[in-house]
Amino acid sequence: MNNIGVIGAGAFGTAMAYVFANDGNHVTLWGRDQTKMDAMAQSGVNADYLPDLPLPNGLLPTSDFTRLSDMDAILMVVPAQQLRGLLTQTNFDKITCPIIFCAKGIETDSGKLQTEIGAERLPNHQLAVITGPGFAGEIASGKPTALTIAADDPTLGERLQEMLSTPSLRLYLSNDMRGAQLGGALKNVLAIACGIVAGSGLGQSAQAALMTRGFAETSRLGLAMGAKIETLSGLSGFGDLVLTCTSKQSRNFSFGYTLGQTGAFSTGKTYEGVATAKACLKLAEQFNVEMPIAQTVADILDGQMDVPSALTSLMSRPLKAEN
Ligand SMILES: NC(=O)C1=CN([C@@H]2O[C@H](COP(=O)(O)OP(=O)(O)OC[C@H]3O[C@@H](n4cnc5c(N)ncnc54)[C@H](O)[C@@H]3O)[C@@H](O)[C@H]2O)C=CC1
Ligand SMILES: O=C(CO)COP(=O)(O)O
Repeated sequence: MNNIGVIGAGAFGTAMAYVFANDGNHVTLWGRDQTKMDAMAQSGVNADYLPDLPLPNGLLPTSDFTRLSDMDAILMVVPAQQLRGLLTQTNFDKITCPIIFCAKGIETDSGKLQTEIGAERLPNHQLAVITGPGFAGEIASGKPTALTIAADDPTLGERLQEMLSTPSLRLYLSNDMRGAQLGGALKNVLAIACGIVAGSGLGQSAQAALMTRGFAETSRLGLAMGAKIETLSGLSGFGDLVLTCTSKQSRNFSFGYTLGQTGAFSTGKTYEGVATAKACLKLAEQFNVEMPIAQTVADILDGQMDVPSALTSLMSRPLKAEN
């Protein structure tokens, strides 16, 4: 039995809290909204995100940050663009355990990954990453899921893998935090692209082409940034790309689908690919890598291109070799 903390009481933070509590751990789920966290503790359910699943025994919802001071590990599960603000405004002095970053996005202004922001703001903490193919609702209800746990320090990685794997959640170990985060962030941009294609009724052949060429784009940037190809083609990269680019359960795919079908930009949910598309362009420029699909998604989101001209532009690029 371990004490596990989760920062961020949205869909994914709550889902991970369920899994660990169901495995017999003591889990403290911290959310910033006191009214909502009190309501969650009283009603025994997260009404906003998982209304049909009662909180398991051993899961304590709280808005009191000091309750996180005696944990064996803490998962950080707030949207990628919110991380820096949270780390800047919150006092982590009493927290000494490893922190595991779970958001799938790249900071727009800086082009930084979550662990890079973490290392800047929390230079004395041990950092790791959990990422890979898994929808919150399925994970919370105990459906079998395999994710990647990545840590630069292999001893830390092994300890966390052992601590956080459960009968329904199988964690595969990696020492490539950079590759794991890049794959998880870039697939959200590609999911928007695939959603647009599906919503526009362009067919599954086009969707398969986008996924494949999108993976080539991810690999180009990843390798230029020092990621390992085994990571990019593993659960955190290729695996999550397959899941997110083919399922309407994905918010990013659904965002693209609505855009392709109606021309409207959905709002109100966490669509990480929207901000990450812009961040990709910064990294593409910095590492001198071609990313035509990310560029097209960013142009559409910026209103610089409509969907039909974006598709024409992608199809009329100069003919080239596949690799
Ligand atoms: N939902 C899913 O199936 C999965 C989501 N993820 C990733 O997890 C991250 C979070 O996603 P979700 O939980 O689904 O999003 P969500 O929109 O359901 O929840 C986000 C939560 O973060 C909180 N939050 C936002 N800004 C905050 C701040 N400054 N301080 C404290 N709390 C703050 C919100 O109040 C909300 O409770 C995203 O990067 C997503 O890509 C990863 C795997 C699966
Ligand atoms: O990352 C996810 C599944 O692995 C969830 O994707 P969405 O954020 O698009 O819903």
